[in-house]
Amino acid sequence: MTEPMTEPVAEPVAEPVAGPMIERPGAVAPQATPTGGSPVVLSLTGAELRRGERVLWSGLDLELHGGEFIAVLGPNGAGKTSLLHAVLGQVPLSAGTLLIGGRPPRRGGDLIGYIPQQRAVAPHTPLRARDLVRLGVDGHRWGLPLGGRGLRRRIDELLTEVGAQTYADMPLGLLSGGEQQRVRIAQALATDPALLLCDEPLLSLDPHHQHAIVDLLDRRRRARGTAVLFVTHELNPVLPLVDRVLYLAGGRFRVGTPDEVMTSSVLSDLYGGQVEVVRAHGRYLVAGASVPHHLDHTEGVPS
Ligand SMILES: Nc1ncnc2c1ncn2[C@@H]1O[C@H](COP(=O)(O)OP(=O)(O)OP(=O)(O)O)[C@@H](O)[C@H]1O
Repeated sequence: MTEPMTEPVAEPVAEPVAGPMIERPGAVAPQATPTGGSPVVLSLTGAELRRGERVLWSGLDLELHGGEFIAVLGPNGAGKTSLLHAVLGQVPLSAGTLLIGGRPPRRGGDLIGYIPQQRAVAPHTPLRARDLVRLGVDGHRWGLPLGGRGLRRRIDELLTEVGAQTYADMPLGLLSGGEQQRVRIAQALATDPALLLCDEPLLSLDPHHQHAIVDLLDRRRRARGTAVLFVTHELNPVLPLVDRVLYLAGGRFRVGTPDEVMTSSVLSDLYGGQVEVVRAHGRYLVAGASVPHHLDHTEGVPS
């Protein structure tokens, strides 16, 4: 078993409390939290995930509170997407516990909104943007789907929220990557989830729309208490929202505020080689031979 060689920077978290199930977004069942106030939406205790022979991460203790925004960083293959799959109940932990609103994860349901990593859409799919969002609104329900004017209004609201209303009736295959991404975000928000899992949702978006989506997520978490677990290779575009960073690398991890984790010593330790981190003009610049080229928050600094 691979032990994390670096300890989480954050304070040790309390034992997960088996509290009542979250019933509706925005009305998260209250649970005592170490920070007080907002409820614990997601808790991982001693969590380990294996893929085949490989331990992606182990000994992971993490609590995500209502309204909190955690950025998940790390190189390719570190296990960021796998973490989201574990939270979705698609992959079981190999050790430890994972609770959502005090309950084990289960597939389906409307507590979690998921923006998956971008995938190509079949060019001739008849599915329109509004159909995809509709699946988010009533796709998880048993029995007859919702119908009528209320449903149409809800879908229009969601499409408007992400700035996708002008192509609501276009087949998805005809939309650009960025346009498709905005529709996926609308779909993920459809149930007004208590927990939003985002897998590199800003990919393919131009700076204007990146900004609009970051703004939207910020408003959501403030107004509705939505907790956000946000996988990204680029920290800077979301930095104003980030409460804590979970940095996964080489089977190890660090958790803490951006200033605690994004330091030369922490990243050098995680990567096992010299990494320089500079904070300038409200951005983190990371450089070092050990840092893979894809690590886009090296923007502006040659590695
Ligand atoms: N279904 C699976 N079976 C076996 N191994 C898998 C499976 N899915 C993923 N893996 C492996 O788990 C590792 C972590 O994959 P994951 O997609 O979680 O990484 P990531 O950090 O999200 O990477 P990236 O930044 O490239 O998206 C990879 O080595 C991958 O090959």
